[in-house]
Amino acid sequence: MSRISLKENGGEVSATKDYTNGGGVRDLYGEDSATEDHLITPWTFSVASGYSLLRDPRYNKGLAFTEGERDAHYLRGLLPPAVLNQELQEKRLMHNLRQYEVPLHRYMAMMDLQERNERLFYRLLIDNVEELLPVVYTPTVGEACQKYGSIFRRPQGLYISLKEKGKILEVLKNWPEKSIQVIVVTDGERILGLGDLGCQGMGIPVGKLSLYTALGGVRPSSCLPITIDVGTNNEKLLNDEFYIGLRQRRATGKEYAELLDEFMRAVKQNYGEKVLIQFEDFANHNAFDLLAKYSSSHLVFNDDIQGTASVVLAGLLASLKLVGGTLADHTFLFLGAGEAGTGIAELIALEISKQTNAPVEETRKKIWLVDSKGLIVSSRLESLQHFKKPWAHEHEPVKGLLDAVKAIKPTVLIGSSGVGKTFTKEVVETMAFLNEKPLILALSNPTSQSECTAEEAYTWSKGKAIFASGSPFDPVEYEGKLFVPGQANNAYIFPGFGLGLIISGAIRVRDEMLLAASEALAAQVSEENYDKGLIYPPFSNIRKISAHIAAKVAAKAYDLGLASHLPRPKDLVKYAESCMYSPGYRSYR
Ligand SMILES: NC(=O)C1=CN([C@@H]2O[C@H](COP(=O)(O)OP(=O)(O)OC[C@H]3O[C@@H](n4cnc5c(N)ncnc54)[C@H](OP(=O)(O)O)[C@@H]3O)[C@@H](O)[C@H]2O)C=CC1
Ligand SMILES: CC(=O)C(=O)O
Ligand SMILES: [Mg+2]
Repeated sequence: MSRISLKENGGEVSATKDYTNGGGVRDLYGEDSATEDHLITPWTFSVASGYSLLRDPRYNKGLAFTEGERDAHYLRGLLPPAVLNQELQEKRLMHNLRQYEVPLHRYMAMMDLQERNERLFYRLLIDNVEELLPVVYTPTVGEACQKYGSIFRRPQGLYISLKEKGKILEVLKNWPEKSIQVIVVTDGERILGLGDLGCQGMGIPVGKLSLYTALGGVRPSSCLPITIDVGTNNEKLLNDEFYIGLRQRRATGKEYAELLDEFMRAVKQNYGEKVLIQFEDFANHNAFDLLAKYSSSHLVFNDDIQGTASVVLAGLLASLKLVGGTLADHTFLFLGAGEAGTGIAELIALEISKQTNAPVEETRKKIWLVDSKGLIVSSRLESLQHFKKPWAHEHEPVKGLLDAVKAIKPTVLIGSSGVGKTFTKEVVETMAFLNEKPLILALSNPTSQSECTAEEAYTWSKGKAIFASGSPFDPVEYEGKLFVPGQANNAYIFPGFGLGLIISGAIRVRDEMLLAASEALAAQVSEENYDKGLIYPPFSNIRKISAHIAAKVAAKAYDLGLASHLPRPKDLVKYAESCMYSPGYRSYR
C-alpha cells in the first residue's frame, strides 16, 4: 500500500512517496489508496483562477469572460469559444426559466444560478423583479421549505443546532466571510402560514437575504442566513427519511433560551455592535420575548412584527387618498392576533397618536382583533397572552369573524391569521355593504393561506374593494374593468430599512424609524398607481423606493442620536443609492 505524505512546495503540492495506485493513475491526493479508516488531508487551492475561478460563484462570469481574461486567468480550454455578455446570458436564462412550468423547478434553477454565478443571479432578480419575486420568495419559497430535504443540493447559510451548544462562536468563524452586516435568522417554527418546518425553514433566511441584496442593494458577502435548529414538532418531518434537521422534538424553556442567548452573544462578539439581526418566522411565544429581551443590547428587528407593521401602515396611509379621511377616522378589524396582527395594530395606534396627540391607550380603541377564540374583549383579559392584552376592549363576547364584522363595522379588514379562505363571501359582502370602498388586506402567506383571493375580493364586493395581499395575485377583470391587486408584503420595507440602519451605522431600532419607513413608502405611490386602485407602488421601482426608505430611516437614526457613521451625509437618498451593490460584472486584471 502506498504511504502518502503531502507537503507544499513552492505553491505546488507534491507527494514525497510513491503516489500511483498500483503503478497506474496518479493518486496525488491519496483518495484511491486511502482505506476508509485511513486519514487523508482535504487539500484545496485558494487562488481564484482557472478551474477554481469558474467554480467560485462570487467571481464566475461563465461565458462572459473576455478573451483577455481567459488568457490571464488560465481559462483557455475550460470554456467553449463563444463570449456572451451579461445581457445575453440574462436573456438566455430568462428564456430557460420560462420553460419550466412547475414553480419549484424555477426555484431550483434560480438557486443553482445563485450558487454558480452570483452576479448573474442578482442581475436577473433585479431586472425581472416582478416575475422572479414569486419564485425566490412567497409563494414558491414556502413549497421549497416544505420539500427542502428532497431538493437539497449544496448547503446555503449557516446551521446552528443544539449540537453546537457551547461552540457557537467557533461555528460563526467557519463562515467564509468575516465582515457581516445583516443576519436573517429563523428557528423554523412558524414558516409563513405553513407552521413548523424545523431546519427546512432555511429557505426563508436565504430568500430574505437575496431580497436584501436585490431590492435593498446590500452586498451579498455581508449577508448571512442562519437557521437555529432546536428540533421540530412536525411529525411528518420527523418521520421523513430525507429530513435534514435534528430528529427530535423542539427544545423549549431554559434549553432554548440558553442556546439563543449564546447565539446572540457570539454574534455580537464576532461581528460587533452594528450587525443587524433580523428575526424571521419564529413562533409568537418566542418572537415577542426575543425582541423585547435583545432590543436594548443588540441591533435587532423582527420582520414579522415590525416590518409587516410598517408595510401595512404605509398601505393605509396611501389608501387615505382613495378612501378619504384621516387614519383616526377609520375602524380596523384584524383576523389573527399574533405577531403580524398585534404588530400592525400597535404601529397604527402609534401613528394615530402621533397625528392627533391622543394617548396611545385611547387610539388603540378603534382597533379590534379576532383570534381563534373570537373577538378579543375585556372579559377574556385574564387568559390572554401578554401581546393581546392591550386590545381587550369593552364589548360583549363575539365568536366568529362575520359576527365581529357586523358588530364592529370596520372600514378596514386585515387578515393575519395564517389560515386561508377565512374571508368568506358573507364577510366580504358585509364589508361592501358597510363601506363605499372597503379596504381588505389578506396578508397571510403563501397563496394557499391567503384569507381570500383577489378575484373573490373584487367579485364579492362588486368591484368596491381596495385589495392587497401578502402573496401576489394576477389582475382581475370584473364587469369589463381591470382591477390590479397590490402586494402588502414586508419585502417593501426590510431591504430599505436595513440599508438605512447600515448606512447610518445605527446601533438600535426604534418605532420612530418604522413610522419613517411607512411614510417614505407611502410617499412613493404615484397618481398613476392610485388611478389603478393601488396602494403600493410596483416592485419594478423597488431599488429607488428602498433608497428613499433607507434615507428616512437613516435620518431618524441621526435625529435620535443612534447613528455612528459621522458626519451625517448631506443628501441621504443619494448616499443610500451610492452605497447600493450593483450586479454588473467587474473586469479582472
Ligand atoms: N404579508 C406579509 O408581509 C406578512 C404576512 N404574514 C403572514 O401572516 C400570517 C400570520 O403570521 P403571524 O402573525 O406571525 O402568526 P401568529 O401565529 O403569531 O398569529 C396567528 C394568529 O391567527 C390566529 N388564528 C389562527 N387561526 C385562526 C382562525 N381560524 N380564526 C381566527 N384566528 C385564527 C391565532 O389565534 P390564537 O392566538 O388564538 O392561536 C393568532 O392570533 C402568516 O400566514 C404569515 O405568513 C406574516 C408576516 C408578514
Ligand atoms: C412575509 C413574511 O415575512 C411572512 O409571511 O412571514
Ligand atoms: Mg416572515
